[in-house]
Amino acid sequence: MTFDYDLFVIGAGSGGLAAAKTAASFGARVGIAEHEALGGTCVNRGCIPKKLIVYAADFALQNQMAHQYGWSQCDNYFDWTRFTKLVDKHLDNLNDSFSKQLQKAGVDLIKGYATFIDDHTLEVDNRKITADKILIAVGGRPNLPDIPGIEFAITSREMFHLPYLPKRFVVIGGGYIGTEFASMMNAFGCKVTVINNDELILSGFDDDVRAHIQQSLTKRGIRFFHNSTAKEIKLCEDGLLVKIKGDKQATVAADTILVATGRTPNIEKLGLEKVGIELAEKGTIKVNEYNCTNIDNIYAVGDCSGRLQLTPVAKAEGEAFAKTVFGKTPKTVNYNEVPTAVFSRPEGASYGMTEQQAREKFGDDVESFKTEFKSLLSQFGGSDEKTLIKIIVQTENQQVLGAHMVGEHAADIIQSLGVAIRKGITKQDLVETIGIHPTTAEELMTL
Ligand SMILES: Cc1cc2nc3c(=O)[nH]c(=O)nc-3n(C[C@H](O)[C@H](O)[C@H](O)COP(=O)(O)OP(=O)(O)OC[C@H]3O[C@@H](n4cnc5c(N)ncnc54)[C@H](O)[C@@H]3O)c2cc1C
Ligand SMILES: NC(=O)c1ccc[n+]([C@@H]2O[C@H](COP(=O)([O-])OP(=O)(O)OC[C@H]3O[C@@H](n4cnc5c(N)ncnc54)[C@H](O)[C@@H]3O)[C@@H](O)[C@H]2O)c1
Repeated sequence: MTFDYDLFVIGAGSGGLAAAKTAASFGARVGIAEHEALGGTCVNRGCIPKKLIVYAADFALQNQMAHQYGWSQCDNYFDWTRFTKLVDKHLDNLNDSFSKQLQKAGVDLIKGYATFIDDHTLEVDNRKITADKILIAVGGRPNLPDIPGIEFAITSREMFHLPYLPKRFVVIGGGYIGTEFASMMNAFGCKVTVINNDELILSGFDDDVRAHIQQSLTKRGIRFFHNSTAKEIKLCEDGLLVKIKGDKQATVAADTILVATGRTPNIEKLGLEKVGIELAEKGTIKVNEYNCTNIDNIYAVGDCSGRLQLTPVAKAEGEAFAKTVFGKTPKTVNYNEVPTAVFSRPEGASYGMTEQQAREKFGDDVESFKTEFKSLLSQFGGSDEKTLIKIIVQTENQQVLGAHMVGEHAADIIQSLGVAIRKGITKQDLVETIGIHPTTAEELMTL
């Protein structure tokens, strides 16, 4: 049987674009469907606009310490509306560049929402399309917990289009998104409250990183309700009221409430039941290590397939799929080798095992080395916030198993260190490496 395409990809986000371009580079005839802007969550309502807001908020923080560096009072008016228009313009340019990249790669873009008709046929924009292989890369969207009045809350998607900065900002959920937006809004001068159903924010990170960031954000003025959730949200004359249940009972007033309690895959309307695709327990698409579903010509990558919900992971899965299926080089993704960062202020970043994971695997054969110190910037800037650097080492062979950091440039430092750890360096290798002075990273060599 002949098909319209060798590969048809549903969703032009990080995973889908990487897979489509890589498969086309091996000579496959590729089509891709997208019903929103090209680039998906990361480009349009995730990593990129988020990081631009982080940069905008950094000016506010630098402004606060500028006078200690000899600056006179600086103008501190921030025009949020002007800024978000500039961000939108930048994103339009990125969308255009994705369109050009697809054209250059010879991938057909079909604008519209794709649904399954059978295991080789899709419908997109009232058009039937057949393909030998189909890749599902549909990403996810925010969860909405079952809280009365949740309709008054917004999600990360709407955060990028707020008409103005709120004065009182409440976040439900202390994960990546909740922590990052809490930090940004605090820097802009909003009164911020975080409600999280755990003792510490940022589950999954090393406990020292979690505690350090939570303490730093508390010192910066963010109020935390831990082991708590929102019981009810009500609209009142003065804005919104959130009733909190948990360790402490309280009612907090807000202008904007962000709900960031995890994400759910975009699969309800895909018609997966028509082809009998199996789901995993948490409702994501079940795949094997080669990204194949239980139907042998249908694959899934990225957030909808329930591994790590990060852009570089979605890209790596998309490329691994294309190399395996069209490049004839079987390739898998090693989920233990994924660096990650939370772009709060202070910033946190990690590579490899947390202390807890290392102790679960190696028992007593584990040592952790930790330093907390005031960076030169904050010493001179008058802040008492400390930088944290921690490495986890297997005692027997001194191999570094993980590295964790909170402080300036943590993400960039851990990204580079990850290369060395992946290659199996020992603690001695770190100690013998000559540092660059004066930097924060040189402290790694003194642990
Ligand atoms: C606020 C926020 C900040 C983030 N920050 C970071 C960060 O700093 N670093 C990081 O690594 N990760 C970050 N992430 C996570 C990252 O954005 C995702 O892991 C990544 O985008 C997943 O890529 P994907 O290809 O799986 O899905 P997506 O990027 O979501 O792409 C899926 C695409 O499929 C389309 N689609 C869905 N259904 C259909 C259909 N039936 N037909 C046609 N098209 C369809 C969607 O419109 C979408 O464009 C962030 C996420 C959020 C929400
Ligand atoms: N810097 C980055 O790389 C980055 C940034 C943003 C998002 N992301 C990705 O997007 C994913 C989704 O982010 P997220 O922050 O929505 O999810 P998350 O899984 O990171 O965090 C959700 C948080 O909400 C809490 N929670 C859950 N239900 C709750 C409730 N009813 N009341 C109070 N707290 C509740 C959880 O304990 C957890 O701390 C992340 O897991 C991450 O993979 C990455």
